[in-house]
Amino acid sequence: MRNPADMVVRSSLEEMLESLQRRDEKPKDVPPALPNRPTSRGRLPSARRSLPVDFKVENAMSGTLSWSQEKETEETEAVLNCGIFGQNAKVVQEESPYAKLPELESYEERSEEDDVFHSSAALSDSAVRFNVNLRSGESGQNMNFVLKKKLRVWCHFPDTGWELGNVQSLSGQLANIFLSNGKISAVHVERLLPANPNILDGTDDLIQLSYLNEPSVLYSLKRRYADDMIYTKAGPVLVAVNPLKKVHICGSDFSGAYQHKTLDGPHVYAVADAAYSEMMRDGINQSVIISGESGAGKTETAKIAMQYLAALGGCSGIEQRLLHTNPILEAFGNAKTLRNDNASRFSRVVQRAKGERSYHIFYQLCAGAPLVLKDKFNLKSAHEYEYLKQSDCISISEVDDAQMFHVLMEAFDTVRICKEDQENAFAIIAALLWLGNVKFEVIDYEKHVQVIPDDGVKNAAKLMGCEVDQLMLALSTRTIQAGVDSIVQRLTLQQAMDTRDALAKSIYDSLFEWLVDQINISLEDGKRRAGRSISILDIYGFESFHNNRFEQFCINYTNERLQQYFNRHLFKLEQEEYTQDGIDWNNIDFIDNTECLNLFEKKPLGILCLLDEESNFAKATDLTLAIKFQKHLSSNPCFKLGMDGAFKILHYAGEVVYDTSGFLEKNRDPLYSDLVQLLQSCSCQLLRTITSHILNQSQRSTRPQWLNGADSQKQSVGTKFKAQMFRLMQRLENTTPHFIRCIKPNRKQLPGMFDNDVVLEQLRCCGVLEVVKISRSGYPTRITHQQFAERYGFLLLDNIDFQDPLSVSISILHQFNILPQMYQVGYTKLFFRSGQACLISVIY
Ligand SMILES: Nc1ncnc2c1ncn2[C@@H]1O[C@H](COP(=O)(O)OP(=O)(O)OP(=O)(O)O)[C@@H](O)[C@H]1O
Repeated sequence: MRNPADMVVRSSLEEMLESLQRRDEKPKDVPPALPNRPTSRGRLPSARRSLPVDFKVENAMSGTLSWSQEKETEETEAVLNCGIFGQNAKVVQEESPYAKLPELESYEERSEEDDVFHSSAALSDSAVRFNVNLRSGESGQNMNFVLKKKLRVWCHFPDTGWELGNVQSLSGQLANIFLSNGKISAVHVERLLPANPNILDGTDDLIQLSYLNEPSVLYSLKRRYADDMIYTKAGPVLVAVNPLKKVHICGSDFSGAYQHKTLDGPHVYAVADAAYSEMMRDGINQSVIISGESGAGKTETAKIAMQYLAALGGCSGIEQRLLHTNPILEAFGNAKTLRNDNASRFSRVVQRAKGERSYHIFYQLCAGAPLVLKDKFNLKSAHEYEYLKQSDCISISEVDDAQMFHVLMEAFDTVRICKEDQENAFAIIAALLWLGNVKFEVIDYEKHVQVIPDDGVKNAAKLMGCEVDQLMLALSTRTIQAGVDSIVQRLTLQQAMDTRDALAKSIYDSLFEWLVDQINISLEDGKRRAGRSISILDIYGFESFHNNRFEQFCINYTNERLQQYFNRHLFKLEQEEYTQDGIDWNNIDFIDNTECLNLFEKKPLGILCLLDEESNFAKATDLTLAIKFQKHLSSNPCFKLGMDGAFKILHYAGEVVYDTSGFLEKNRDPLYSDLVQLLQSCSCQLLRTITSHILNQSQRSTRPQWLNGADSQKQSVGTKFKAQMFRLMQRLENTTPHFIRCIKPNRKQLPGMFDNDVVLEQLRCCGVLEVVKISRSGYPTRITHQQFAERYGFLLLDNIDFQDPLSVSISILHQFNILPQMYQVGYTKLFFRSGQACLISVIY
């Protein structure tokens, strides 16, 4: 979908490329046409910072700089030594998932002294929250030009938002605008922004827009969306607007066309293809990072990317297995929420909001299990289970749970999970359903309870493979160690219900982890063969409900971390690299969410630490937690105390009010040793296998005195979650990222409805305009002088044997009359404008 007009525009770089192609035996692909770009930002090699006199590119490459300017040497050495370009010494000292840590386990087991060191470094970091006015993208000069030439403009009306019109006349500060609805309106010039010429309507890369402002970006996406063109490039990011209906842009015809390069327009296939090509070319692991709000289309996008990669591999054996992991992961990891019928979710086995469902597998099993299994598990319909019926939502419209169960069984077979394990996994799911039906009765004045010996506990015990009496005892009492003696204490009703629910959650978590392990084992073959990987990250999306609890807190923390990763790669590292290599560059501001992350992660006074601290007090309540937050966090601009123990966090994607009730209990999530022992004595082999790690943790655990007996988990849920987040970020850091930003077109989940405000809010939150600005004026293609000289040096007529790589590079650029606005010369690298990537592809 290349613009034919552009194909005749050729740069001298392309001409040089052509001479290389003639030299190469096998000609490479025709280079893409250069995009239009403003010439005003073209520069000659920077005069702002001169190259150090004794600077040697070779030395820089090996990490031992000989540099006379001491300060710069320190910074650059830190950068080169840590292996992550753009990371300066200050960043390394913070507690950061990007700092190179020897082993992940060592992060989790780091001593408190280490933590203090990290937190003090974090405290010294003066994170700045930039306020970006996205409307300020245009210069006054542009506007004057548009007014003078009576061109198309965007007019902002307080009630209706942006409307398109043509300037008719100007009188003082008022412009008469002929609006697209046929009316003429007098509008103050301050409420006008230049609109792009018709020819750019529906452009497939926002970088092409002559005028980059909010209404223009919105209009482009909307135009395309109306024609079912849901993908648009925003420089290096693919924007995907959820169609909420079937659109015919996927399937084998399309994927084949992308593989054979007969189609090259923006598409998830193009992103997956780029990841694959770069992996093969550079030998570096890649990642496709898919982000967006809940219901924005991340999971569907991830599936499309996986389908493409599977098709590249020929769709046999390992690829088939890869595709069949989806129904398994979705059955056990997805659930219906208020925003999305198939949301990837965080633990919700025992509790959820009205109108939402638990994980699909519970309903699928009840609806679709064959009779023999139904008999064996004594399975009833989903309506009969407390864990399922509590939220008044059993079915999803247009979803056949029974049929999905059959799809799941097929997937299990393809992924090679043996029949015995399959049946045992279903037995565990049934056991959890029965566990939810376990009831208690109060037996004394102190409200102690015993388990009612009905179907609930009997079926649960049978399916777990333990004695009914043992399970009843473990759910209603707790053994406390007092020196050498042990005392058995009866639980109160609340304690007993929490114990039952904690058991159900632990078993489900363990089962899910085990399934993921089985899938990884099944895919291991492919990994061993290739030695390289493409990770596709689809994570639960940002949520803001009327009532937000610990689950939303964890989900939104994850999204905040992911946003930081996005910012870091697309804004921070990119711009730092320009500055550190000494090229001329005016920084582009972006909304930095460091302050919000500090609010979560800072030690010792971030939310997660304070929550852990309070979780260790026996007498702590939701109210004491709220008071503690208020005392320590009120100076953070992202934190506000709400009413009745609630608190607000100003996230990058908007303000969310959290209800502290249940935070302490969910963070502790204790599994008492009686239950751990019970699990290990069960005759169900799979149950013993999947929960063995709980016993191992329990043996290493040190818990506060008052939680004596509740020693199964070394870390709180929040802290474990944070460690997982850091582990994920570290993994991603070792890949070349490709970003896809999913956008929800409206909040009603309706197809064909493009709500400007809803879309704009998401574009603002993720900084799409800034990404486009950076790519339009930035230098996405870069190559070291060394590599450039080695590759192209032969083209020079002079003898270059005794010249340094920098001089050779510059001579090549001059000999081929490369336009100065197309590149800048840095200390160690050449930086090329977008559209010059073809050159690099030939070099590697
Ligand atoms: N490319 C697409 N084509 C058709 N429908 C889509 C597409 N992408 C998303 N949808 C629709 O939108 C719904 C929500 O998408 P999806 O589950 O991928 O969202 P998500 O961003 O992963 O949400 P969460 O963060 O809650 O898991 C899907 O169930 C589907 O109906």
